[in-house]
Amino acid sequence: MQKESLSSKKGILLVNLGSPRSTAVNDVKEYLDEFLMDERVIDYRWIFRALLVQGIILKTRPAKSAEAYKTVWTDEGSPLVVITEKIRKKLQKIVDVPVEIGMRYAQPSIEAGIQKLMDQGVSEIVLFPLYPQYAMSTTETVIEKAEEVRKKKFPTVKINYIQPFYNRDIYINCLAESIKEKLPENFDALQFSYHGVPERHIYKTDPSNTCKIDDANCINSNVDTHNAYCYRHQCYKTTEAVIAKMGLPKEKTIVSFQSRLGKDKWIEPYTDETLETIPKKGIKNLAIVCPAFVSDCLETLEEISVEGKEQFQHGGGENFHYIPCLNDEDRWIEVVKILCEEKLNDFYLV
Ligand SMILES: C=CC1=C(C)c2cc3[nH]c(cc4nc(cc5[nH]c(cc1n2)c(C)c5CCC(=O)O)C(CCC(=O)O)=C4C)c(C)c3C=C
Ligand SMILES: [Fe+2]
Ligand SMILES: [Fe+2]
Repeated sequence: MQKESLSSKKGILLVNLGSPRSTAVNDVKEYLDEFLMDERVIDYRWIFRALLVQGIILKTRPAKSAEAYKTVWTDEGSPLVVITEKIRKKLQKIVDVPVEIGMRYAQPSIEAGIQKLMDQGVSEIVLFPLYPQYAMSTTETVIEKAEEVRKKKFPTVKINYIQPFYNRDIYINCLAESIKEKLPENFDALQFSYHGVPERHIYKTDPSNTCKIDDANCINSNVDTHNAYCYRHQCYKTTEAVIAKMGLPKEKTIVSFQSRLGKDKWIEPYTDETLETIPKKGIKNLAIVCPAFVSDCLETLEEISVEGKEQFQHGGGENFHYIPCLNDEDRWIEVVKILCEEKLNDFYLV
């Protein structure tokens, strides 16, 4: 067994969320259909999900989202896909195994990424879901999809999954340094805006059944099984660790959750409401960062940098400073390399 593992060829698959093929309304519609019909994103029974997504959301949202995508689209394509490819290229230069990318939704798919690795003789894959925090709608759906594809199309391939890394010192140090470098000289507060999820998802994925979405039974919980699966806990812990590293007082920071969809209750406080209200509390100069995303995308470049700025200024804010994601910064590529190498070495332990 040991000998077989040592002689097998290994490779890395970086997985991100994915974007529409183009900004054409039909392409955005096809993308949203695949994304929102995922039972780990809209977790209603199929018939109710189909009624909501295909009967309501897809009637109007594609046109609106297409307009938003047009404002961030580059000559090379969607920022999220372009940046993921840049990460791949830089990583490929410093590791000696093949590296490919795959998107959970749309193209290039996870299947296409695995196929490319197989074409290079790879039979053991380290799959890296590019999400620092665990969520049913991100990490879990990536693993489910990859396992489905593996069983159906590549039954001989072994896949080792990299776990959420929100609490790893190497990541926290990297994020803290990156933020510190980009902070303006004067700011009244640093806001950490994470992608939101419905509250129901938090309860649903808590194996310990102890989360009460509060300080004592969520943020400060010491129940390991809760902490390993609670997105909200992990977001607050990311913030705590980063500000401790930066030496920034808690009073100078804000945590909020963005991008909610539909009528369900999502985890609070909401970013858009926070941006409108904080100027009245004296925060006129704001720096904002989005650590649920490792690469800039529609949700950071449009929703925060453009819409968020408008909301803040509408509320009376003066200076709004968006801090970009880690993207393809060298220090982040080093972290990706270390996390991948840990898992590549795991294959030898089988
Ligand atoms: C980073 C973590 C993410 C979580 C958690 C997440 C949950 C989640 N998202 C939706 C609905 C939408 N999200 C959309 C875009 C989008 N979401 C993430 C990441 C997370 N989503 C990213 C990186 C992006 C950007 C993609 C890009 O192409 O740049 C969209 C599409 C855009 C739009 O129409 O607004 C939707 C819709 C739900 C419902 C959900 C949790 C249940
Ligand atoms: Fe999302
Ligand atoms: Fe929790």
